[in-house]
Amino acid sequence: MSGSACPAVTAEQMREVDRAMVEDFHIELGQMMENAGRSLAELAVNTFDPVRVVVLAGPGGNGGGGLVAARHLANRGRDVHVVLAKPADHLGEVPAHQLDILARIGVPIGTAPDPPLRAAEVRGEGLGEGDLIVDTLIGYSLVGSPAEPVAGLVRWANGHAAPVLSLDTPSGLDVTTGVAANPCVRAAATLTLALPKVGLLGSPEVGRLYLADISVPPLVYERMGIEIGNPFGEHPIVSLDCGGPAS
Ligand SMILES: NC(=O)C1=CN([C@@H]2O[C@H](COP(=O)(O)OP(=O)(O)OC[C@H]3O[C@@H](n4cnc5c(N)ncnc54)[C@H](O)[C@@H]3O)[C@@H](O)[C@H]2O)[C@H](O)CC1
Ligand SMILES: [K+]
Repeated sequence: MSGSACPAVTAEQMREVDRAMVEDFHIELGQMMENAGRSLAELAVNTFDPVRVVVLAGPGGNGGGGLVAARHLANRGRDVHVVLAKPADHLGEVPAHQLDILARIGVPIGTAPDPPLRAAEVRGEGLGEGDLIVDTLIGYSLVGSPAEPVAGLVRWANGHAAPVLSLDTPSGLDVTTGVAANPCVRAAATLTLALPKVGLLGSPEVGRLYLADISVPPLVYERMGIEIGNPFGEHPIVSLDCGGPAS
């Protein structure tokens, strides 16, 4: 499937998909987040095969997906370290549940430094080492340019030698307009969810673009007048560049 062949949506349309999933079809946020995070871990292993992974997690739904991915990566023998953008009591209810599980299974969890990272830390020291950085700081609910402490984490990720895998969008990229804020994550690959977002297509910050199934029933799209075909007929993660299963 090519990016241009697949229908792309705005943040507003994606929010409507989310609303319909929860309110009309009783598919809970935690179920969608589990699908998102599991696919993120799968893509991380298959594409980057990391030994050590740093997961940068924001307080919202995007960060929740990162926390699920951290659990699956730890279960699969990877050395995972989580860095929260905000203290644990700032997390939404569903991401907080994911964090509680991670704490119980002993995954190391840190919080972004306040005041923000110093220059030496931004050059790739200070937050733990990794062969892969998983960026789940901000998703489609970005407003304006990333503020501290998220901005410091974005600069840290961009200054690190390891590749960055972003969930849904590189943090700092507006999924509707395609405008990259300052700072904005420069991803080696991005796994977006359910449908591509218009702002991701052709954006250099995105890297390789993949799409993951979060179990949206076709009726959700039918009611919105969106024709998506059957992108996940063969595999729950597809590459939007080559059309086959993600490898
Ligand atoms: N159907 C789906 O696609 C699903 C997507 N999921 C994931 O959830 C996010 C959207 O989650 P939401 O809670 O609405 O918000 P975010 O995680 O994107 O971010 C909210 C968080 O970020 C803060 N923030 C916003 N702008 C800034 C800024 N400029 N600087 C600093 N911080 C900022 C804001 O205050 C909030 O705290 C979506 O992208 C998917 O990844 C669901 O997991 C499943 C369904
Ligand atoms: K992100």
